[in-house]
Amino acid sequence: MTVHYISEQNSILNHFLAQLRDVNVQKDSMRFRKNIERIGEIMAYELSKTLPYSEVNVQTPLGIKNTAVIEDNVVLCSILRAGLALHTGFMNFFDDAENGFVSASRIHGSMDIKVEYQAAPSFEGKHLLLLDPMLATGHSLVAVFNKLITEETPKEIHICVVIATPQGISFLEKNLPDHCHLWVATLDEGLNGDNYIVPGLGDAGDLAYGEKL
Ligand SMILES: O=P(O)(O)OC[C@H]1O[C@H](OP(=O)(O)OP(=O)(O)O)[C@H](O)[C@@H]1O
Ligand SMILES: O=c1cc[nH]c(=O)[nH]1
Ligand SMILES: [Mg+2]
Repeated sequence: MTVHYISEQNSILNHFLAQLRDVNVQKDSMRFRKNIERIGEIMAYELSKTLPYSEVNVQTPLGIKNTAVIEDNVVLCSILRAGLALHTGFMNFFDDAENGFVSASRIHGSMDIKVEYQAAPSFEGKHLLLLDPMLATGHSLVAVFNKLITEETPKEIHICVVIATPQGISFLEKNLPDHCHLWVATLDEGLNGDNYIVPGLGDAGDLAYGEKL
């Protein structure tokens, strides 16, 4: 797996990350969702540099300009719930992308993940971008990957997360194919006893959409 860290150089990304983490700011759920969305836009821009482009002639009012445009074969697929705001950010930039949604939830007291809902297009020969803001143990992403990728062969697979742990990255490296790309906005220290990322930001789904029963 190739891992791409996108916050090594200081940028406005770090400002958005600071607001996501800050207990005095993150309770503003509209700002929380907006910051995840803005990070999605930044990640989409960075990732777009690695996608294939083709030359087209664009007619302007005054002439013709030969320029490169992105090939239209991107599928954005996010993991519910927390992936939704990240999905919006990616969709703001990849406006012609196809879209998929999958649910994943932790089963209390175990490492098992329940993957129930799935609504996704074909991935065959396409660039699949799998989106989830939090990579904690990595079990949700691997469970979703195994449910989604069965018979089809995407051309490339990019997994995009905002906060990752070393344990989560190792788990993906052991359980996903080598040709996957992992995009990480920032790397944290590790996990606490409840498998939450530390220092992390808390529960991304709850902060974005409210507590669930
Ligand atoms: O790497 P893991 O240890 O599997 O944990 C990460 C998962 O946890 C969060 O979802 P959560 O289960 O909280 O669901 P939610 O988005 O509905 O809150 C997050 O969005 C990931 O999907
Ligand atoms: O730290 C974590 C771990 C899993 N899910 C979250 O939302 N936060
Ligand atoms: Mg949650």
